[in-house]
Amino acid sequence: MTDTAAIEVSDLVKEYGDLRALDGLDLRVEDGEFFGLLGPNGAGKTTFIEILVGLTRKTSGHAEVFGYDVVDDYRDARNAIGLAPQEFNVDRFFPIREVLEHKAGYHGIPPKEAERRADAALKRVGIYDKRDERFDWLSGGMKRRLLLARALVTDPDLLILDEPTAGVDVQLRRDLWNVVRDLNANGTTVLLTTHYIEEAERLCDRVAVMDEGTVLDVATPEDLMSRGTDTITITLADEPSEVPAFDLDAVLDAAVEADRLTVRVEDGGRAVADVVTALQAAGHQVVDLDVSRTSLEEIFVQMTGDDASTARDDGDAGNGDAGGHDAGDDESPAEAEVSQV
Ligand SMILES: Nc1ncnc2c1ncn2[C@@H]1O[C@H](COP(=O)(O)OP(=O)(O)OP(=O)(O)O)[C@@H](O)[C@H]1O
Repeated sequence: MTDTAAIEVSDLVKEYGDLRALDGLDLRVEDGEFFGLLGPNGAGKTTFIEILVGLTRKTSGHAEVFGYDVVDDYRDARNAIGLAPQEFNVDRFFPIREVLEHKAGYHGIPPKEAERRADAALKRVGIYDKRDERFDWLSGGMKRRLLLARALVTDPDLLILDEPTAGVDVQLRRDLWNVVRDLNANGTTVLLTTHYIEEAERLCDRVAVMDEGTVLDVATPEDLMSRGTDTITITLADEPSEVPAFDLDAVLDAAVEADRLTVRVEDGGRAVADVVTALQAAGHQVVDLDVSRTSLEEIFVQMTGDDASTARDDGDAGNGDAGGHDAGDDESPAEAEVSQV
């Protein structure tokens, strides 16, 4: 890790007419981190990423990638980033191997090396056997793999993944994460936006929770989760007529229904033994017990008041084609005033 941050932004503002998509965003992502960006729909995540890669021009504020200003040192900043965008924006007239070679060439990589890298990237994401096919002929899952391969072909120091697993099946999601985790273990900084909260929980060193164009908080997933309460669910041999009295500081509240007692505590792992001992001392016999932690998703909902955009990582995947449309070529700036991407 160096002193120079992978991403450093301060007071970043983006206005679309009257709408403030980014409202004074401050964020620092360290070199080598696996960093998650969480937030409800419209929080400004994609806008932030588009400013980093030069697809959108900031209204005001400051943004640097590895010390390069994203406007003044645009070319250096852009060359450091590999982006797998949310939208499928791949040139569909060329075999995918050539698409990757063009991308490498655009970033100044000589043809022979570009060929080598295109092959290596296709192998890495597992679609080398499709190298002569066109984008349109790939399945939805293969298209996602290709977006990752294209992001990797320049061997970026910062890999940005904007909802890379939206709508893909569980197996593919795991495959993609193995590739990305491996890259991160070898020093690549990863910025991930995802609506799969458990994905962030499992992968990220730290996450930023964004809402309405600002960062509400930055913390490790564990830190965020420790802010919630845990629930101990206990099945008793008897059916107490009322909640057993607990003389324990750890217990926040408790409720009983038939033979099932639910006890809310701050730290379930620590409190469980005391709770069981107290119950046994009061003459109850514990038949079964379960401790459930507050999920990151619940904390997220508490922070943003929005759960419509989040999904549990429980196999709710579609066919791999969801969420993708052609958004034109990757190298076309979204706004006319931005110089060449
Ligand atoms: N080109 C644009 N013109 C006008 N408004 C825009 C444009 N792009 C984004 N916005 C608005 O800016 C806000 C932030 O959008 P953005 O796409 O950055 O959010 P997001 O956090 O990526 O959302 P999602 O999770 O749905 O992808 C939204 O209110 C959106 O409607």
